[in-house]
Amino acid sequence: MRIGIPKEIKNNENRVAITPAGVMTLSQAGHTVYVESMAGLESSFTNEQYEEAGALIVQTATEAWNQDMVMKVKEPLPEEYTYFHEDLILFTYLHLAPEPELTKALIKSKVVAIAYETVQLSNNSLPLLTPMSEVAGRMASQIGAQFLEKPKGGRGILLSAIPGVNRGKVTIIGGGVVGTNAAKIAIGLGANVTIIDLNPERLRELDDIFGSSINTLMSNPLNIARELRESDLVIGAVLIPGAKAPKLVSEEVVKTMPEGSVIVDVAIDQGGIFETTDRITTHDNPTYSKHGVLHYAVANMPGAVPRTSTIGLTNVTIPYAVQIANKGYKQACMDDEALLKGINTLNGYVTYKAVAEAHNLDYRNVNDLLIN
Ligand SMILES: NC(=O)C1=CN([C@@H]2O[C@H](COP(=O)(O)OP(=O)(O)OC[C@H]3O[C@@H](n4cnc5c(N)ncnc54)[C@H](O)[C@@H]3O)[C@@H](O)[C@H]2O)C=CC1
Ligand SMILES: CC(=O)C(=O)O
Repeated sequence: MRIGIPKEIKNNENRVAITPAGVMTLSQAGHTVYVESMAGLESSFTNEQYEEAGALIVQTATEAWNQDMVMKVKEPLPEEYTYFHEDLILFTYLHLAPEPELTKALIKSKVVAIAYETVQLSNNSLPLLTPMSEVAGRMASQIGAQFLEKPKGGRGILLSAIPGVNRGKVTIIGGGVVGTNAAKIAIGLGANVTIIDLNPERLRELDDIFGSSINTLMSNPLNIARELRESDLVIGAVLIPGAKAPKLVSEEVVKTMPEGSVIVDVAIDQGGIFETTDRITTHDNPTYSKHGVLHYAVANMPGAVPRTSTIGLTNVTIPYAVQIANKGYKQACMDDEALLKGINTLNGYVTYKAVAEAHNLDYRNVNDLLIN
């Protein structure tokens, strides 16, 4: 199979979809990998390293896109929709529920769109989302701590405090991978940490992991409102796979938060869980203030730590890419239930129910389309 790796074009998206090690694995399996010139540079991978591993370097995005399968990191931007063509296999993060235009463009061009974030194992875990959620979770507490500093616009709180002064209060809504990793760093920074989740079993697991270093709370509007009134930093970390994020924090509740407190809405890639995270921000201009609360809503947080993130991401994506390249997407998906769940669009239809519901589009069962 011919596999293209375009350079990412989103603001400060410094990751790349393959490392030289991934190129070598695919080349040794008999496939040809076309890497756009300089695609890996921000992750410290040079054209020469890719060539030594067996890649062909191409000078233009058009050449990288004009292959059987394209591997990317982030969802295509409108200027990339022109590269879509029938039966192109697109393997990348897509987050289609908040992206009606992208969804329509994929359907129109009959792209086989396999979303990293909906590949799901039988234990419900999301193997291609997990490493980036680990990165974003850990970053969320670091970033929140920075923006709490007065010169950055925050209320001037040191999360660890010092003896004789109250610790900073961090509330994390959603106790999955992002939430757990955010908690690890917030505890390390010395904050007073509360995790709110809807799943009682998950709250028990978190209690077992962190013991008395955290408080756990059931997710309901009353608990959220009470905690946020006194929080210095609130991290949004909820996910319903494939679906638009539920708006769990109303504008009225945000208004009650302390002046200069900080929201880091990691779930912004699925639309965000705060009524007030109504826009996506960028690494260039990461925050805005609303009701005196600083909002951070960057949808590609791991792009800021590309060396760690590119290696972490490709560690998990390459084995699936090898299956797709070796067997073709149909057989690979029929052989692997987890990968099958990754198909979001096929033959001009939406094949992921939560995405079809988000856009009021016709839904087709992927199995019916695969056997025809
Ligand atoms: N902005 C960025 O750069 C990045 C964003 N993300 C996003 O972060 C979000 C979280 O991802 P993960 O932690 O991997 O998901 P996860 O599936 O591991 O965890 C989600 C948690 O939310 C909980 N939950 C569901 N409904 C809830 C409710 N009503 N109230 C409270 N908790 C609820 C679930 O029980 C689960 O524990 C996703 O939207 C993901 O795409 C991930 C990586 C990077
Ligand atoms: C998960 C995701 O969208 C990211 O890592 O950018």
